[in-house]
Amino acid sequence: MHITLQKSKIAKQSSVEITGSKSESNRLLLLQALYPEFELANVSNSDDSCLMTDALASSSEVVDIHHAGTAMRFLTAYFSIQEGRDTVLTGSKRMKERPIKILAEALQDLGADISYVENEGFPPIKIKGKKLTKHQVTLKANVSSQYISALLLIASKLENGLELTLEGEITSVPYINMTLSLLDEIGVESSFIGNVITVKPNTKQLKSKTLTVESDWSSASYYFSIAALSEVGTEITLSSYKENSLQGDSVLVDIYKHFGVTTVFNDNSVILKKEASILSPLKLDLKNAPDIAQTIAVTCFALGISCDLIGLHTLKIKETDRLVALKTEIEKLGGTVAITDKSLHLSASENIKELVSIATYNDHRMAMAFAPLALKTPIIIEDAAVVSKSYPTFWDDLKSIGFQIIPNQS
Ligand SMILES: O=C(O)C1=C[C@@H](OP(=O)(O)O)[C@@H](O)[C@H](O)C1
Ligand SMILES: C=C(OP(=O)(O)O)C(=O)O
Repeated sequence: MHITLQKSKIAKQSSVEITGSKSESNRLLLLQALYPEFELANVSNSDDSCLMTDALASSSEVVDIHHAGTAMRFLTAYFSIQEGRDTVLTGSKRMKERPIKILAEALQDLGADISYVENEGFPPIKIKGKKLTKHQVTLKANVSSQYISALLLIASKLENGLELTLEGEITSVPYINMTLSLLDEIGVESSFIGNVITVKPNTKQLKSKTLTVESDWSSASYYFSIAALSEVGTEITLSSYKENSLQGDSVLVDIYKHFGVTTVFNDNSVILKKEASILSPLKLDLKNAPDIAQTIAVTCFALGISCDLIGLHTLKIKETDRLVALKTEIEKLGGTVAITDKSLHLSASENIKELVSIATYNDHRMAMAFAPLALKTPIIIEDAAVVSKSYPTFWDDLKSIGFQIIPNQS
């Protein structure tokens, strides 16, 4: 269903509770399947985490993870070590275009039995679960960190652990560190020195405990954007967050200072405050925080400032080609965008066209990134339900802080 966001103004003070991080949840769900001694709290209610939970509980031969990239990559590793079990791992039409070869080859090098059902290098894949006996492998690290995290998550269950050598420039590093930190929290030892990651094997039962997932910082990004576009003095409180986050997207706190948004940590919440600021062009390398690129590009467009975003090489293989999608939709609104395979340049512009219908390309972040524009002009968001991939209550939460949202008739 398409929705219209009327020109809206949010309350001077508001608060929103955001569901647990999708990235942390998907890691911890897999670790819990390997180590049932853990309890989890504040697990994400996103479609992707529900799909991950269901896939881990399923005993059927075909497991369909729809659009969930991390689930696809993590489960490829997980099913590879389920001895005696055959699984076909498949997904949506887009998932069948998202490459898996680098991970599949690394697992094959470790001894896994993985074959392609349709196109070489892409899902669906057939996995014959078996004991993996090798422990040293080298992998290209500049395409997706999800391949690396997938291997690290199963590493402690390999008889000799894992020694992973990373080749090329390492992308999305905070996600790798998140995986290692979570391993550390459950008691699995690892090291990351230079381009080599080592994980020790573990055969013993780990100390049982409850692991609480911090709320999702990528979801928080839309409120940073809303704060940036709001009147001076506006405050938005988000929970539950901590100052020392495992999530790289918490870099939002620094980035949004540029737009006059200051962040105060208070118990388990963050308060975003819009302060007076002088706007200037923005230059950023987002190789460590690719999921907030869309939010930032739209904030700059709404504020009429130019930006140069680099380090965007992973955006082409996400839910859609996010570089092309951003250019197409911002230009519909009257902006000017130039893209390469790894960067985006937005020119400064003054006017935003009214009631433009934004296509979302099965990409939750397209819908959520463009929504804050309703603070400037009425806008239509197509296939609005797409947000459930990471943030099912997004539209209800926007309504609760003052957005006026009406479903379209068709
Ligand atoms: O490990 C993770 O949880 C993720 C890693 C990132 O992917 P890439 O490493 O492919 O950039 C990120 O974009 C994705 O949303 C979640
Ligand atoms: C890229 C994303 O997810 P995934 O790769 O897990 O589909 C995302 O949530 O922005």
